[in-house]
Amino acid sequence: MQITRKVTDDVVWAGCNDRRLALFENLFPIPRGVSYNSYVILDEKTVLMDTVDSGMSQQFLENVAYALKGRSLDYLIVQHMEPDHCGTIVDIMRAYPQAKVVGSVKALQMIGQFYDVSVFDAGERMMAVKEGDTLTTGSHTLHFLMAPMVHWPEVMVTYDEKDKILFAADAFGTFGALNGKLFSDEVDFEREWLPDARRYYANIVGKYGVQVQALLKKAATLDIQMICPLHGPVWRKDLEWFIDKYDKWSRYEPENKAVVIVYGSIYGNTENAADALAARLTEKGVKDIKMYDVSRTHVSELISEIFRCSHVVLACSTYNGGIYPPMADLLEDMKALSVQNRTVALMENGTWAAASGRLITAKLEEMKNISLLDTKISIKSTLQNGRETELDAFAQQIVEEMQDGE
Ligand SMILES: Cc1cc2nc3c(=O)[nH]c(=O)nc-3n(C[C@H](O)[C@H](O)[C@H](O)COP(=O)(O)O)c2cc1C
Repeated sequence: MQITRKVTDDVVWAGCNDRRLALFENLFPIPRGVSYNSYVILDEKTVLMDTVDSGMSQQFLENVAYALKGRSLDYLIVQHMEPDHCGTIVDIMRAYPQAKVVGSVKALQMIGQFYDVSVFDAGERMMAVKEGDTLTTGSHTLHFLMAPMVHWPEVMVTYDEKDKILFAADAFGTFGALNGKLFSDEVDFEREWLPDARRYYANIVGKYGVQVQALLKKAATLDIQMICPLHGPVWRKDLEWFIDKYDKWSRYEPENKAVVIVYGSIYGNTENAADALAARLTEKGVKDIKMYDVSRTHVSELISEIFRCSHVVLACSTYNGGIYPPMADLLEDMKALSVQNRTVALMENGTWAAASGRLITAKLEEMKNISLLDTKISIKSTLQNGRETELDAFAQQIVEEMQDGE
């Protein structure tokens, strides 16, 4: 059975929902699944905006054929060459022998790297476009805007002048399968989707804040009434709200005045100290506090929370003279994803020679604009009764830091 949704009078969603994939990019858990969005434009000429993962080819071909209402396909626009979007290019080119592929020079090169393009007579059927080029299909004129490194080098986005749609490639995408609901205003996005949208952004696009800012500047010159991303809901209402999130994330600005406490604890004593700190912070009026066990929480969740929160507490045991390994992994990821502009407080533990505080400090110094609290809590095995005043002063310093920016 075909599954399509009408986007506008001329545009149809013909993508697929993948609820079987456990790890996106073989890396990120996606318990809510993911959608691969693809859109058919019905005009004098017909257009398909991107394809889907090869695992969904049967459903996809059925959706596209239905959306085309028996017509043939004139253009396949390839905005992004990651296989979750280009996995069905060859099937489409075989099914629609007169279709031409449109993409950036780099995207067209990549098609040949991934697939045997001889099966669809590559040279004749490929059309390279560059920044500012347009394609008129009848009443629609499509403008191509290059968006390199959002989040691959070949990426472009497409603006449809008639329906004022930004086809945004992986920008504005999110994990999560669409359960019949295509538009963000058909779901409670902030409650049900925002955590996964943030996790998607921070972990997949997070490193490329500068490039996202460049794309946002280009987008600001256009009259955009709808955003059609390659994953997750389509935006036709409250676009500014979501664009503002992207703006914040790509400037590495925290979304919330909040404390995220990530603890790495082998036997529970460092966790106990982190818990005691959380209680003090709550007593001092901090409302938004989240605690995560670094050993049990996927690093993508931690990165997402660090993108959200203004203040980060890292509480960590020393392990064989080093940083407890999952905490070391988190720090590597923070650096790789260019985490910036955060205030960090440290709690370290060591039974004979605590080193985690010093080593974590060195890692944080490799990142940009991380302001480290000048005091840290150093624990010998367990936080003993009698250190309440010190813990209280530590909590107070975090609270004052939080009030500073207000
Ligand atoms: C395998 C292993 C290696 C450790 N290495 C060190 C170390 O190099 N230096 C140190 O001071 N403590 C070391 N510890 C002790 C821990 O840092 C920590 O003090 C202890 O586990 C209590 O805290 P926890 O209950 O939060 O794990 C080690 C513990 C384990 C299990």
